[in-house]
Amino acid sequence: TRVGVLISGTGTNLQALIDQAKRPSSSAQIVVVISNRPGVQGLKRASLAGIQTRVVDHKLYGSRAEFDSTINTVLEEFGVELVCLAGFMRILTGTFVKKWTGKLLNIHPSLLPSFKGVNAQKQALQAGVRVAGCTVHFVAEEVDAGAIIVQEAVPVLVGDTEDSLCDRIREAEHRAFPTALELVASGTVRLGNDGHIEWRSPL
Ligand SMILES: Nc1nc2ccc(CNc3ccc(C(=O)NCCCC(=O)O)cc3)cc2c(=O)[nH]1
Ligand SMILES: N[C@@H]1O[C@H](COP(=O)(O)O)[C@@H](O)[C@H]1O
Repeated sequence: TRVGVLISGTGTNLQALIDQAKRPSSSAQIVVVISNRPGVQGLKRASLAGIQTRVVDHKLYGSRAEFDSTINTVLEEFGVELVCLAGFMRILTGTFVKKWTGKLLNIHPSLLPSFKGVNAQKQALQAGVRVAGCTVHFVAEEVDAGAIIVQEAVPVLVGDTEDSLCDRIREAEHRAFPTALELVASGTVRLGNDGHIEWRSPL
């Protein structure tokens, strides 16, 4: 399965996906990495891995629709069949999400539906939860509300700071996202027409 990865920054999740796609058993082949910001470390990670990169700078577009349309064109140019949002921080328009429904995955640093939106880790700390984690989900128009594919829980430890919790969640992300990518890329898991996850039964 030809995969496109959208990033906005460091790309530690991208790196985890790259490492997974390298494995001979992988069903996924990352064919392009697109960043909405120039010069970010994620672009260097892609180049080092021999993956083509493109920058689609959202500041250069008059509307979200034009920005999303350009991203769509790049994805089609590379024959992408599955898109991963890996630290991608722009909200996507309904038109784009509809086009890629069931083929658009995102990693969120909380156990959805708890703590949607930005700074989810901080929300968890402030809520005083003892268990946190991350979620890989299909992207729906409503932000952080799509069908859940994989989750991994981590403990919140006494004395945790936002940074220590972020680090622990990020390690979980680097396991959860590659696992979810393989499940969808291999056809084991798909998004049903009713908007729920469908697991392919053996035989
Ligand atoms: N329609 C749709 N699109 C998304 C785009 C990115 C992400 C990644 N997670 C994200 C979740 C939240 C945000 C956010 O609220 N950022 C501040 C506003 C930035 C902006 O103005 O664009 C960004 C990414 C998830 C979604 C999603 O669930 N649905
Ligand atoms: N989606 C969120 O973006 C952050 C940065 O990810 P990365 O750029 O290091 O992959 C991570 O915390 C991830 O949960």
